[in-house]
Amino acid sequence: MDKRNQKQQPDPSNGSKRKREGCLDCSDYFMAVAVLTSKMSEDPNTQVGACIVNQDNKVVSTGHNQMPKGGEDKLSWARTGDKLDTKYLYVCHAELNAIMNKNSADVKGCTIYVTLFPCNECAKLIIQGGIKKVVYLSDKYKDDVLTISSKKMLDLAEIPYEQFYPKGAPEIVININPN
Ligand SMILES: Nc1ccn([C@H]2C[C@H](O)[C@@H](COP(=O)(O)O)O2)c(=O)n1
Ligand SMILES: [Zn+2]
Repeated sequence: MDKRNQKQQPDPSNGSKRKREGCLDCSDYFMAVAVLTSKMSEDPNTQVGACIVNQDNKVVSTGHNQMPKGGEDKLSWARTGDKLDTKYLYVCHAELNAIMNKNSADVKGCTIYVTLFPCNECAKLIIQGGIKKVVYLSDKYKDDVLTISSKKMLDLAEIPYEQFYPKGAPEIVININPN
């Protein structure tokens, strides 16, 4: 085609093969998905989100801490009092929900991005499910036996866990206003 008389279109890439400035890094995106997912939690004290990513860097699942089906409006989010009346015996952790929600056959070889270090029960699911890496944001219960035993099991299973640090800006603003 003769291009001599064609109008020059502005080229935003400027011929550059470099990433667009401000382009979201993959791991920042995955942790941001986990954080966004945590916003779905009804727990008034701690909202947890998880995002499971496969070896092709595709999100296969997300989950947040929520009461099991049927108990959503009936079970309490209390932290203290008679143990049977607190949330702890009932709440389904974000990691459990993410593993159960997967849109793939399994989670073998996947990485889980989670906003809080997995507890011992979630560590069991992570290990037995074949997840190969844990990336976490907060370790606020690091001195709790649940976290210590979780790390012990992950170490025995040789599953690395690393704290997340953003590669780009630590704050991502999402505007869902249509105007
Ligand atoms: N890795 C984790 C750890 C905890 N959760 C959930 C369970 C509760 O809803 C909440 C913790 O409550 P808190 O004792 O901080 O009032 O977080 C989870 O989903 N995943
Ligand atoms: Zn857990």
